[in-house]
Amino acid sequence: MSSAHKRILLKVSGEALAGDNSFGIEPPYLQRIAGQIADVARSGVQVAIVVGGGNIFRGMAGAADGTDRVTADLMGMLGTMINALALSNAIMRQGVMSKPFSAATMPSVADTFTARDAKLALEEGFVVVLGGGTGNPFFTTDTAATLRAIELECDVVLKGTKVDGVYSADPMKDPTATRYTQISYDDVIKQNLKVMDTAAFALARDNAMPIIVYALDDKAGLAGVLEGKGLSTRVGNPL
Ligand SMILES: Nc1ncnc2c1ncn2[C@@H]1O[C@H](COP(=O)(O)OP(=O)(O)O)[C@@H](O)[C@H]1O
Ligand SMILES: O=c1ccn([C@@H]2O[C@H](COP(=O)(O)OP(=O)(O)O)[C@@H](O)[C@H]2O)c(=O)[nH]1
Repeated sequence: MSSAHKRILLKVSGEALAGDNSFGIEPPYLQRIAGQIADVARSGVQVAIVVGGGNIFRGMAGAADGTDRVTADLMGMLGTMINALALSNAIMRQGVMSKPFSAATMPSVADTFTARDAKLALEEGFVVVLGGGTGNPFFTTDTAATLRAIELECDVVLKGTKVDGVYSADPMKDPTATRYTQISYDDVIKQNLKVMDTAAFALARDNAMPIIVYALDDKAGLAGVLEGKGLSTRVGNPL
């Protein structure tokens, strides 16, 4: 593979693991994503992953039912840990070494995340799967993805999602929305484009971390998207 990338951070949303359902983990989708990640890792690219948890529990929805937001977000973060264990194990089953880390301390479940240990694992050839988001309530796993990419000195954040890039409006709601191939941090924030939250875009901007938004079901796969094939949007400073 001719990818120019040495170390990438992939954000996998919880919904991506749920496949056609809105809840839980669908084994074929989990295996497909793990297969794509394993292909890229085998080509020599170091891969860190931040997993979402919307398929298990979403803090906002829990809080709406009366649970206080901090508790609901803790439940959401635990949900991301379930996905992290499942994805890390699925990558191992593809024959590639993988290690889960947790933002919260739970020693019998996974190593606690530190940038130093995660970097060492990446250098040893492990795909690291980071659960627990940022470890703080009121944040999202999109912000965690950007934060960890900066901490781990990744070249780029890949946001794998249901849509094939950033559009002028939510393409799920507005069929006339058009896709950008490249957009600046300021424009994405000013136009309030919601594919990631503003905190994630602002953190990326302040640290010049580029973000590529692409569809996890793109035929080119993760390896192809890294080579510039398939459809995507690059959010960042002009090249
Ligand atoms: N301007 C936009 N461009 C692209 N997607 C957008 C935009 N505004 C909102 N979205 C929505 O953002 C979603 C991607 O975010 P993601 O974090 O993967 O999903 P969720 O918010 O359901 O967890 C897309 O499925 C899309 O419907
Ligand atoms: O740093 C974080 C990351 C996540 N969460 C909680 O975990 C849930 C699942 O994360 P997210 O919604 O980002 O998952 P995704 O949409 O990617 O599946 C969120 O709703 C929050 O409740 C949190 O509190 N802090």
